Amino acid sequence: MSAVRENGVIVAIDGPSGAGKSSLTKLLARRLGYIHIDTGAMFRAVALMSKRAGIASDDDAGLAELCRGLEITFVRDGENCRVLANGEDVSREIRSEEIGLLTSAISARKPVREALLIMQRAMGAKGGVILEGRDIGTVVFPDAEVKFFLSASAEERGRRRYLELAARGDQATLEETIAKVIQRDRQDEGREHAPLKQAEDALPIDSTSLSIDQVLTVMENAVRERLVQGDKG
Ligand SMILES: Nc1ncnc2c1ncn2[C@@H]1O[C@H](COP(=O)(O)OP(=O)(O)OP(=O)(O)O)[C@@H](O)[C@H]1O
Ligand SMILES: Nc1ccn([C@H]2C[C@H](O)[C@@H](COP(=O)(O)O)O2)c(=O)n1
Repeated sequence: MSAVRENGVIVAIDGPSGAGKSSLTKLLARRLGYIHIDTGAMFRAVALMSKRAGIASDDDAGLAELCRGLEITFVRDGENCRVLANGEDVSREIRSEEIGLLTSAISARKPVREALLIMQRAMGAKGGVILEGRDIGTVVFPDAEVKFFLSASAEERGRRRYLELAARGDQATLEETIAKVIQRDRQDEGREHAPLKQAEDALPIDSTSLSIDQVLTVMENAVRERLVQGDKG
């Protein structure tokens, strides 16, 4: 097994919507002193900018042009990470339900995936990073040293999301929220380019009846084990 990269290993965390990728990536990155790259936020930034520019979600030429002129960066803000699109902080705006739906359509387009693939590889190449998304272990970094596929039942993911929305004062019902989770799964798994799927060499983790802390322990142990192997490689 080869030695690790300049700044450490690359950790890929893929899985369906609401599985806990962002929560776990944030905690694991803090434990390891690694950089957290939320690739979903990058697709969301493209969706937001396309909406502002009036580019239709199936206008591949327009989307390609948009991506050519778009710089996406992450900046640390205490415990959190802010997303900048051409220098503008869009962290809050990209989290709306409307942008979420648009992102699902935009992220299926080839020119968008190609442009973000280049950015994501440049961000992660030196290692010491955790990238979360749908295609990190299969397409972005198929050679990542550690890969997780984090899932949970659609009902449990819907329930978790529902509690999160209710805490924010959102009026959505549990049934609606579960239905949206299932719809997002279908779109992400069924698209032609880089669909959501488990990499063959990923460690699957079903968090349906595991706490966040339990999942974190499994992940941290797996990465530390790999780091020890890498030092000997
Ligand atoms: N193991 C767990 N037990 C209980 N709640 C959890 C667990 N994992 C995640 N959660 C909660 O589920 C919700 C969704 O988690 P999170 O946003 O991390 O998922 P995600 O996979 O990043 O979703 P998306 O891909 O849609 O952004 C959050 O409220 C989080 O606190
Ligand atoms: N590597 C990725 C990351 C995200 N997407 C798509 C799939 C989602 O519908 C959308 C938003 O992601 P989220 O912020 O909810 O994780 O972006 C993708 O296709 N590939």
